[in-house]
Amino acid sequence: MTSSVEPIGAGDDDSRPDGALNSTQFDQERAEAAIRELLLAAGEDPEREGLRETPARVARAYRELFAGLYTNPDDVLDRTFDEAHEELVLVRDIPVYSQCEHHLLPFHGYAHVGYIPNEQGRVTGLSKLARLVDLYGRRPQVQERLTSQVADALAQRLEPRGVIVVIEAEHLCMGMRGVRKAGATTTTSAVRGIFRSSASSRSEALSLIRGK
Ligand SMILES: Nc1nc2c(ncn2[C@@H]2O[C@H](COP(=O)(O)OP(=O)(O)OP(=O)(O)O)[C@@H](O)[C@H]2O)c(=O)[nH]1
Ligand SMILES: [Zn+2]
Repeated sequence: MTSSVEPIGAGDDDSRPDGALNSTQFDQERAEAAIRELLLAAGEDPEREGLRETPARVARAYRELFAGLYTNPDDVLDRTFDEAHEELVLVRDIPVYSQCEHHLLPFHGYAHVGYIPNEQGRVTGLSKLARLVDLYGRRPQVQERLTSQVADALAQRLEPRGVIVVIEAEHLCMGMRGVRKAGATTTTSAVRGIFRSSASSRSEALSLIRGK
């Protein structure tokens, strides 16, 4: 890949905020009351044995599923180091679980995250790329925003020459209800820096993502 492109990073026209962190913590009590109301709305008896613990259980589950609302991406990418490597770093097939903000139903699949370090060779631990996907996935989301947020977080903190993020996912709101097209998958991509300006860099990364 060529090396004549300036590093990208904070201040880029296409950089977007990470999404404000919630200042409060998850309100377990309120979530429990809401789940109880939902059961009542469905005509269920929240006092019957099988459901008695359900509001508390579901609230705990959502606290976990929305944990990314309370986690700062700076804490994930707190450690970067310089390594003499100016070529592509790509982590493929990172499992991603999130939930669409329209129906609060899961979407899940795989994320592929790659970047080309800047001239200082600023890199981060490979696991941090997966942690970023996890963090942004654990919020009410749309797949497009999830994809961009991962790309922008890396662009801002590593100031790399380029970032590419591809997510392939199946949305249960399209499978188990509504249009009922189980198995349909959605692919989204976000490219920054050299991957946006150079078609050959982009297609090289995309073929590595596809495993060719
Ligand atoms: N662009 C985008 N759309 C999504 C995502 N997750 C769910 N959706 C869509 O959000 C849309 C919400 O559409 P609405 O018409 O408001 O809701 P709805 O009546 O439940 O829609 P149907 O799912 O078509 O029954 C649906 O088309 C979903 O497929 C996502 O990550 N990105
Ligand atoms: Zn949905």
